[in-house]
Amino acid sequence: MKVGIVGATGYGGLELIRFLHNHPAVDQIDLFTSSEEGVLFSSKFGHLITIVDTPLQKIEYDTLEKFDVLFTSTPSGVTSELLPPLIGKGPRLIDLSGDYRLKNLASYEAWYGKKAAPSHSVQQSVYGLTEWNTELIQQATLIANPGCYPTAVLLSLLPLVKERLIDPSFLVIDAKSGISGAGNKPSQTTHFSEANESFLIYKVNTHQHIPEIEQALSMFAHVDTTITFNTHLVPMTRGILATSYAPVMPGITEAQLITCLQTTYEKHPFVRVVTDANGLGTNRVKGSNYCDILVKVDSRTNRATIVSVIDNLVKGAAGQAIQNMNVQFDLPQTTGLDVVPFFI
Ligand SMILES: NC(=O)C1=CN([C@@H]2O[C@H](COP(=O)(O)OP(=O)(O)OC[C@H]3O[C@@H](n4cnc5c(N)ncnc54)[C@H](OP(=O)(O)O)[C@@H]3O)[C@@H](O)[C@H]2O)C=CC1
Ligand SMILES: CC(=O)N[C@@H](CCC(=O)OP(=O)(O)O)C(=O)O
Repeated sequence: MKVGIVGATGYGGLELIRFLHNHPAVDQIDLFTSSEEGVLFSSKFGHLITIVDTPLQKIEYDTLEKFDVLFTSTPSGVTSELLPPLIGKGPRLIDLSGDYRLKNLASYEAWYGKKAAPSHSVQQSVYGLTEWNTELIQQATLIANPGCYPTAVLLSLLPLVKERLIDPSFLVIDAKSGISGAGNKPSQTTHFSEANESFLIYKVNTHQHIPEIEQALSMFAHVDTTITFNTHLVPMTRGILATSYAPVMPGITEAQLITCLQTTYEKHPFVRVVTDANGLGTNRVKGSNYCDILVKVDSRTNRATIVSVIDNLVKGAAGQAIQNMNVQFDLPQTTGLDVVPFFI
């Protein structure tokens, strides 16, 4: 397969390169830039990545059309303009940004503060939550890869909401992310001096992933509800830990919740249901495409605590994007992604 990556020098792009470089079905990887045309990748990243020594190419349609797969790992507001002319022109398009996830254009514009992509393009996009949308992903010309937080949250909540085991009317979600989630451009809150030895809440009740999670609860669990979702910045590079709280439906036990998760994901290699809360942390999945999920019921309050951990750059971005590519080309979903987490 010939693959192109737009946004190759960003964190999502680097992770796409890390995995695609060893992907057995990929024999060419071209890298594209909007600002550093002609720069050799190795000169930008030095000896660290001398194995990838292709020049960064200018983004031009007649070049982009020639790929089997084109990954776009760019800030929101870029692919809404870049991709429409490419839809159906040849390459399978897999977009890591949020530009094609929300079907309601007004909602995208309200939550992202950006102009929405054309309606006909948004309607053609398929939401790339692999374990929940495999059939549509297989045929899709444009995949909207999920956001990092929604990936962790939805994998843990969708089975329990769909089977009506927890009450979706009172979903409270508390999510924590490493700093790489913000991308490779430091800001006032993400640069070392302010992020290190601090634990910050941000976008209180205003995160752009709120409509994405609510849309997916409706799409896959057939529940129309509103959620309380808040995000926090943790002084670590990688990782997302999402903790969700919900009332358990009357008569439902912790064992039933665990069995529901295990049954849902028994054939899905990257989602692991754990039963021991001790040591469930982001280092269990760091650098890998795994999502580890734990559910505990507090018998005093009859509320469930549902914990989900992923690597924001892998299962939350590049890994899930490649998992979707594997589905599209009838490859085992683990192809090129079968790595052991870093742990330390
Ligand atoms: N970081 C994460 O954990 C996750 C990020 N995402 C989403 O994935 C996308 C990429 O994220 P991430 O890699 O972290 O972001 P980065 O900021 O690290 O990288 C963005 C890349 O986009 C390129 N770029 C910037 N502006 C333009 C433009 N106008 N046209 C084309 N390319 C442009 C830049 O490279 P150059 O200047 O060379 O063009 C840069 O390499 C974002 O939409 C993000 O929200 C989704 C899930 C998780
Ligand atoms: C730590 C941090 O800043 N994380 C980013 C996640 C970016 C992302 O995945 O969001 P979209 O793809 O929907 O733009 C955030 O909270 O906005």
